[in-house]
Amino acid sequence: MYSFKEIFLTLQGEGGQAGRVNVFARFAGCNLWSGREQDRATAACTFCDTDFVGTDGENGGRFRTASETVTALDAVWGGADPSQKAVVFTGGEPLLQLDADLIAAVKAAGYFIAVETNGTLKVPVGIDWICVSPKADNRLHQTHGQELKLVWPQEGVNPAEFLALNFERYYLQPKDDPQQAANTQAVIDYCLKHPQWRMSVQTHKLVGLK
Ligand SMILES: C[S@@+](CC[C@H](N)C(=O)[O-])C[C@H]1O[C@@H](n2cnc3c(N)ncnc32)[C@H](O)[C@@H]1O
Ligand SMILES: Nc1nc2[nH]cc(C(=O)O)c2c(=O)[nH]1
Ligand code: SF4
Ligand SMILES: [Mg+2]
Repeated sequence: MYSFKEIFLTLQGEGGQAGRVNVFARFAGCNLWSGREQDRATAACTFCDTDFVGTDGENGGRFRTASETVTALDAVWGGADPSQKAVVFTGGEPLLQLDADLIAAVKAAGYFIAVETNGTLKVPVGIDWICVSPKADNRLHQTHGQELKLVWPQEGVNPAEFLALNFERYYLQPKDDPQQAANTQAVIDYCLKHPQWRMSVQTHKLVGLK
């Protein structure tokens, strides 16, 4: 059984695949926050910009099998060129539910598979694009991938400590909160002085995409 908050078609807004059309499959639930506002201040991750509670979003639901899930993804992809099929598994925390069965079925249906994860759980084999976004002092178990995308600034986190890991690219993404303008300036200043880091702007929010 796989539980999704929502499944929708949009352009990837963030990181090294920004601009690419993808089915976004947002799993319900996260291991670092209940999703309830009253728990936010005491959660292991406190700045989440996403509602991942329940299955009541656009095309959300509980799918009994991997094959039912693929049918739902294909319905959202629609009739566009199937050779370009691409899906981002996000959440919530996708690695609580994404398993070998679902990866195999989605791959067999022709998708390029990306995940957005907080890195506290290992990514199963078969993923084409791994984006790890570390959260404060939560221990990272996924230490390699295509990109590490750190939301910045985060109290007590020094970006330099991640450069020893095995990622192809390193991004700082301004934290979207009431101090967003200052956060964006902090990212710009950091990237100007530390060239291994690139800025990731949440472009979907700028142009009114989901
Ligand atoms: C909602 S999370 C879901 C995937 C996974 N749980 C994770 O944290 O990577 C998707 C992406 O949004 C980023 N994100 C969450 N809240 C944000 C915020 N307030 N500002 C900027 N990026 C944020 C996360 O760091 C992650 O890269
Ligand atoms: N357009 C768009 N791009 C995204 N990249 C990562 C997202 C996420 O919430 O995981 C996201 C999202 O929610 N929307
Ligand atoms: S780990 Fe990801 S989904 Fe979970 S609360 Fe943090 S940003 Fe949101
Ligand atoms: Mg998002």
